[in-house]
Amino acid sequence: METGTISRLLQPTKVPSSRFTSFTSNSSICCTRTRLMPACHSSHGGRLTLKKSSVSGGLSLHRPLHKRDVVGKTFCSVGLSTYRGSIVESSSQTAEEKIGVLLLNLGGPDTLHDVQPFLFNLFADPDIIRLPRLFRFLQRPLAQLISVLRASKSKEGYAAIGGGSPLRKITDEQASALKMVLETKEVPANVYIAMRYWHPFTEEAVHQIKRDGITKLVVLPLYPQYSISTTGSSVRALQNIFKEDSYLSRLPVAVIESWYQRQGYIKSMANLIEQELHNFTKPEEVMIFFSAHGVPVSYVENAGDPYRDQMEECIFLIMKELKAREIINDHTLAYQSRVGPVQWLKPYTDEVLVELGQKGVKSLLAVPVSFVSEHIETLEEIDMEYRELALESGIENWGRVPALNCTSSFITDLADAVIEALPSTMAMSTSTGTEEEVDNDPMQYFMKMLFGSLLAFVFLFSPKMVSAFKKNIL
Ligand SMILES: C=CC1=C(C)c2cc3[nH]c(cc4nc(cc5[nH]c(cc1n2)c(C)c5CCC(=O)O)C(CCC(=O)O)=C4C)c(C)c3C=C
Ligand SMILES: [Fe+2]
Repeated sequence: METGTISRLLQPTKVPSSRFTSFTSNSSICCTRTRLMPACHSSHGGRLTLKKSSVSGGLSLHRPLHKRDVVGKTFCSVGLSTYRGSIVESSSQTAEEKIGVLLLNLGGPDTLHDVQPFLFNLFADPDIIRLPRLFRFLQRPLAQLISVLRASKSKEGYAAIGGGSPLRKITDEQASALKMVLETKEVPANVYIAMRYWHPFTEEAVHQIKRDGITKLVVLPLYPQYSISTTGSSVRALQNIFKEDSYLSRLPVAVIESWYQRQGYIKSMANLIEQELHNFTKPEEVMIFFSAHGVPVSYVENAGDPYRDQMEECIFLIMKELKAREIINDHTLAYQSRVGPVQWLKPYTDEVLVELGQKGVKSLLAVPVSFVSEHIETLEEIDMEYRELALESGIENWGRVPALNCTSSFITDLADAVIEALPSTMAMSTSTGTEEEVDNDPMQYFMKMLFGSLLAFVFLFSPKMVSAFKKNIL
């Protein structure tokens, strides 16, 4: 879908920058603007293809930047900033311009008590469980059912990592660090956090942005690669709030859709891998095992999710960077964390680990690549479940690259991405007719309910669903 309101600003330098766009209420960001660009080797088959990709945006600021970097590996203290909840405020902004940066993240349960309501919010998202239109009215009852069924398995996972998700704390620390770096680059900004499924929710962040009178907003999802289920969903939630509000719909906004191709990010990942390889006795014999969060295949093959392409390109760029450092280890990419009875992106992490063990791979370094903070899938699924599986399968030496969290080169690169996006901020356009308007027709609504209920009955008692319950993958 062509939005028509997006500024297309080609990056003049050789450095690949983030992909960003202005904000429109009636558009989905995913794959809206495509052009053919020379793509890279896939990480699996080494094929060379031409692939569709969003237009790369990016600008350098007219004002020269101070290249001063902050010393030390991490930025996990608040430092110069004053900190209240999930907002890091700046004291040195001018009356005319107040820049805001809104970090989008998934959110996670703070306590075991929060797990089921958190899961409800997740499964109630039409970008996570994509029901056909006719079934949409079933979204919430289905979310209630699945969240209750899934809660005990999820709780076990969260209990094993200390009784809750570390995401809020780490995202708060990243926000503080980002604010500090922006200040050192003379771009004072307030940094806000909008979690999709748990506190602080998008509404809370937006409320604060309004109260603070922000005049320019850069939206930065904390997902390097774009997926309908992550960045897409968060941006959609934001658009729904913005289009209802006259102040927000006039606010100049730029959305950084994806930033996996940025040099700062790629180099930061390569640094972590290089450091971790040194912990092995024979670093050159280690298999570098990238493990990304999966999505259902239908997202990629039917809905046009660029997630798999971006993931493969990202792995290619990291390996290219390592090669430039004369690190030429074997590598592979697999997908983890599947949920429910549908096909997810393959190969699956657990199956590949067993195969590698059987093939005689003895040393393996796991690299979580779809998310930049430690979370349940690194701390429990990789560090506990996959590690145990790998060791049982014959792998003798296991390592895992830590998540980027507040690594200084990474936060500095995020700050650069924000600065590059600032000149392309643009107010959102007004919305056209929405799907909800269709629901106002009582006859159409009745028909939808009738057919939907019948189909739902068939769906819920289908052999696939029954077997999913039995196999405990829900
Ligand atoms: C790029 C990252 C992620 C993608 C893509 C993604 C898609 C996706 N996830 C689910 C289902 C669940 N995700 C859960 C937690 C969770 N997922 C991500 C990241 C991605 N999800 C994060 C960062 C977290 C939070 C982790 C934390 O520390 O709290 C959960 C709950 C945990 C569990 O029970 O396993 C579920 C369920 C789907 C269905 C999906 C794509 C459609
Ligand atoms: Fe997930």
